[in-house]
Amino acid sequence: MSASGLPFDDIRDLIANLPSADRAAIRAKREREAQLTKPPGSLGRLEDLSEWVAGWRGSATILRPVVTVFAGTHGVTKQGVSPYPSEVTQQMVTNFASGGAAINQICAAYDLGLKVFDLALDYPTGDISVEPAMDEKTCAATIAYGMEALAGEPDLICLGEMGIGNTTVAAAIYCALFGGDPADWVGPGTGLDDAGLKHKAEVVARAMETHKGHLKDPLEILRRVGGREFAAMVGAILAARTQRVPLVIDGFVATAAAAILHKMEPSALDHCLFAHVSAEPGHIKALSVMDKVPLFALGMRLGEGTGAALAAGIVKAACQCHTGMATFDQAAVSNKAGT
Ligand SMILES: O=C(O)c1ccc[n+]([C@@H]2O[C@H](COP(=O)([O-])O)[C@@H](O)[C@H]2O)c1
Ligand SMILES: Cc1cc2nc[nH]c2cc1C
Repeated sequence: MSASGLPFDDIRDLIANLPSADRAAIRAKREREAQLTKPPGSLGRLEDLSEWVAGWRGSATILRPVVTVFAGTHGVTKQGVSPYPSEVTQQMVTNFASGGAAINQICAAYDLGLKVFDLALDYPTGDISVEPAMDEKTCAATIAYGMEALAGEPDLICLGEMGIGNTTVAAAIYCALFGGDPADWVGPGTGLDDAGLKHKAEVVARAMETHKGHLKDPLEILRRVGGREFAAMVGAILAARTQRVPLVIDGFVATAAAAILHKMEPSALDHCLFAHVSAEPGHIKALSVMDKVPLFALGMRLGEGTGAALAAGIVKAACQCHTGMATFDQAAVSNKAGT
C-alpha cells in the first residue's frame, strides 16, 4: 500500500509509470518485414499485429497464449435485468472446467491455454441501482487479484468474462464514464425483449441517480457501478502492461473494464487490441468514443473471451508469417519488376 494508505493510490501510481513499446524492436521488425517474399504492405493489418507483438515482446513470437475468463455475480440481477438466473454464472464456470463451453472449443482450435477465475460467486456485489457494488478495499483487492492473470508468464493474454447481469453493469460504467442517455448504452445482452430493454435502461438510470455526485473518478465509478470481474480485468490489463505482455480485449463487457483505464490515461491501453465489435449495440459506440478499431465483426455476443480468442488465432498467424517466411534472397525471388 502507498504511504497515504489508500488502496486506489497504488493503482494511480502504477498508471503514472507505465512502460512504453520497444522502438528498436519495432525498427528491426520493419526492416525484416521489407525483405519478406511479398509485395510491401500486402499482409495488411496482419503486419500491424506482428509489429504490435514485437513492440511489447521484443520479437514477433508467441509461445504461451492464454485466455483468462473472470466470473462475477451481481446484486443488480434482483432487478430482473437478465432473462437468465444468476446461478448460470456458477453453472457456466463448471462447464468451462469440464470443457463444454464455446470458449473451450476456440482454445482447442487455436491451441490457447485457458484460465478461469471465479470471484466470490456466492457473494454477489451490491445492487448498483441502490448501493455501491463494492467497498474500496474489496475493489482494490480484486484489481490486485486480477493481476494473477500474468501467473505462468503468458506472452499473449485474451481477456474475457462471465457474469449474468453484467451487460447492465457495463452499460452503467459507459454511461457514467462517457455520459449520454442510459438507453444509448443498454442492449439485449443474453436476449431481453423490448419491454425488458426499457426496464434495463430505467435500472441504469436509477444507478446514475443513486451515485450522482460521485461519478467523476473512474476508479470510483468502477467501485460504485462496476463489479468484481470488471475490477479484476482492470488489474489484468495493468499487470500485462507492466510486464510488457500484449493483451486482446473481448466484447462489450470486457471493453467496459478497459474504458475505466482509458478515461484515466488513454495511453494505458497502448498494449491492447480490441478483437471484435459485439452485436450489443453500445459496443460500437464505446469503441468509437475511445477511437479504437476492432479487428472484425462477426455478430458475436457471447462473452467468455470468445471474440478475443478468435483474434488470438489471427495474431498467431500474423506472427508466424513474420518469423517463418523466407526473404527474397533466401528464396531467390526477384524483389522488383525486371530484376
Ligand atoms: O461482451 C459482450 O459483447 C456480451 C454481449 C452480450 C452478452 N454477453 C455475456 O452475457 C452475460 C451477460 O448478459 P446479461 O443479459 O445477463 O447481462 C455475460 O456472461 C456476458 O459474458 C457478453
Ligand atoms: C448459457 C450462457 C452462456 C454464457 N457465456 C457467457 N455468457 C453466457 C450467458 C449464458 C446464459
